[in-house]
Amino acid sequence: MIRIEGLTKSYGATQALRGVSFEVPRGQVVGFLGPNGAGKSTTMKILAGFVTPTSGTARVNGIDVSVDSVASRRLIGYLPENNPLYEEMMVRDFLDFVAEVRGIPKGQRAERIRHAVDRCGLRSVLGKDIHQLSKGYRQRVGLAQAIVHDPDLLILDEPTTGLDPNQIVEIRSLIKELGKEKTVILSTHILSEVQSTCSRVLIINDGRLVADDAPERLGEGEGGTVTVVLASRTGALLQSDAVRSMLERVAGVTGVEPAEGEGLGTLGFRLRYGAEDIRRSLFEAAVNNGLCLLEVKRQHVSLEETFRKLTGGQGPHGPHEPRAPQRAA
Ligand SMILES: Nc1ncnc2c1ncn2[C@@H]1O[C@H](COP(=O)(O)OP(=O)(O)OP(=O)(O)O)[C@@H](O)[C@H]1O
Repeated sequence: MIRIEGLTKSYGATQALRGVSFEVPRGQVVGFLGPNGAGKSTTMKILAGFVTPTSGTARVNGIDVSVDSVASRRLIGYLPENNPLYEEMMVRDFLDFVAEVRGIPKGQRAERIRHAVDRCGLRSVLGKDIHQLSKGYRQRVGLAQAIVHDPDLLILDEPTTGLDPNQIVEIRSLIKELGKEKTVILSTHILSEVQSTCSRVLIINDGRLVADDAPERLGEGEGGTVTVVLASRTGALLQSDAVRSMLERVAGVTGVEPAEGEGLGTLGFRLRYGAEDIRRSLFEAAVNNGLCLLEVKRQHVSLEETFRKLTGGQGPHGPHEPRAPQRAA
């Protein structure tokens, strides 16, 4: 559905994109993640045919968007950042206007608008002026205008920014529903949005693509932590230092720190590991040392940590976001 090759874009001296390439097959819901100024909106604007690249190509269904933007725009529904709408228009009139501009034949307009209105849950506000609507409803109007011509591809630039938590949940589930029929590429600062909505995540930093994977696989191979609770198999009193040094010798363990136990006669530790899964050697070491494992809980490196690592330690909102305390290596 999308094929982007070697895309670069300069705004004067600012190089917004430095050679971005990726493909998106039909039917995928892709999250585009990156700190402020990474190049997300620029990529989306190029794809939507509103900005021309300095070099490289963006194709939608084989159509080069810079060569034939009229044809490519028919295939695309675009919700720009900040969702610009005609405030003084009634929702009904606005959608009618968009349908006309989109070139939907007069005989089909009512049916296409009805479909978009039902899909986006707008029936109750059709007679209201847009400026009277809540942010959540305005976003629904933005989505309705994006789907009114039944495009194959939806490009949504930060569709949940500025919404309250209830509205976020509503818009996310609407996007998920739309994603069942359409290819969707959405940009966001919200990491959990990617995890809950997208089957694939692209991370962009400083105009370059730095990751491309399923959200749940991104942290894989980077290690994480295993929290364990241990007890003696014989009832003997456990010596914390001795158990700790035994754990430090388990193959693949890169660090050990104390954690909560489960009461008398138990000890808890948090083990850090790298690429290797340590659970088998951990089990063997426990058995060989007369210990039983009451609890073993593994946690991969989170998407947030992976994001920080790939974007040079910046939070998803950019370099000015307060940073989480760095964990000891
Ligand atoms: N019209 C423009 N003129 C000059 N510079 C621009 C223009 N649009 C974007 N830029 C610059 O290009 C770079 C990439 O901007 P872009 O808006 O694509 O990033 P983004 O990842 O969408 O950021 P954000 O999350 O803040 O929306 C930034 O340095 C930005 O300042």
